Amino acid sequence: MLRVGLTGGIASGKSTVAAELARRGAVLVDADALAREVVEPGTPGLDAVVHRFGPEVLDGERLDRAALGRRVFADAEARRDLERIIHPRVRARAAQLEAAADADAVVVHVIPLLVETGQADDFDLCVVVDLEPDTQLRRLRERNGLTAEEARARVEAQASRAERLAAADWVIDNEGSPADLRRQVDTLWSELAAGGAAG
Ligand SMILES: CC(C)(COP(=O)(O)OP(=O)(O)OC[C@H]1O[C@@H](n2cnc3c(N)ncnc32)[C@H](O)[C@@H]1O)[C@@H](O)C(=O)NCCC(=O)NCCS
Ligand SMILES: Nc1ncnc2c1ncn2[C@@H]1O[C@H](COP(=O)(O)OP(=O)(O)OP(=O)(O)O)[C@@H](O)[C@H]1O
Repeated sequence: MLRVGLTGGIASGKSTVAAELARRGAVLVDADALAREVVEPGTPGLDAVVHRFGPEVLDGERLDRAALGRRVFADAEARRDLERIIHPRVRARAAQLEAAADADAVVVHVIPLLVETGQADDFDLCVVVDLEPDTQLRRLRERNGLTAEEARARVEAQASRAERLAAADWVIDNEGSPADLRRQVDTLWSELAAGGAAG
């Protein structure tokens, strides 16, 4: 098994890269998807979130993610409390999924906060999706319909570009077109399929 950690700032293009790797045969373990799964209606994770943040973060029986996002991206202590609830549950599920993969699989863990949570050395290869801050803010605002201030708060809740690049064994530059991105994924996949790049 080859274990790859894939990260990048918010709206850098991680999900796009991950989907391209999956098309080529990688097994994905997506921390954002697991972070949603562990707070599905009726889960102990959702109970813990409501206990900390109150019923105002619920929309019916579901988590109101936009409401919770507004709370935690405006308040670092609230964000840490949420992370303490979500992260251990995500890690447990990720370990289960990895254990179920074939022995010869390329397993790609997509982890937005890989650098922030000190996991860069836990993988055979740490891949960072990189782009200019202006491009990142523009794509984030377009995708999520955020104000400039909201978008900046989300970027500032994360590691800096320099911190992420310092942890990288392999960098994908997502300044260009989607086709350019796919070409870079082809190069990365050739290395992974050959047993992993030097790291
Ligand atoms: C605050 C929440 C409810 C907002 O949900 P929403 O659907 O709007 O966003 P989504 O979950 O798709 O996350 C989008 C992106 O936000 C960034 N982000 C999410 N949580 C955090 C955080 N705690 N710190 C910094 N950036 C974060 C990541 O880049 C992520 O890819 C949600 O992000 C959440 O539960 N966050 C805490 C869990 C966490 O740390 N997740 C990230 C890795 S597991
Ligand atoms: N090369 C590109 N050119 C133009 N738009 C792009 C490119 N790559 C990604 N995007 C767009 O930028 C946005 C962010 O991409 P994506 O969702 O893959 O990022 P992400 O890193 O997974 O985000 P998050 O951290 O929020 O989960 C999306 O709207 C996507 O369609």
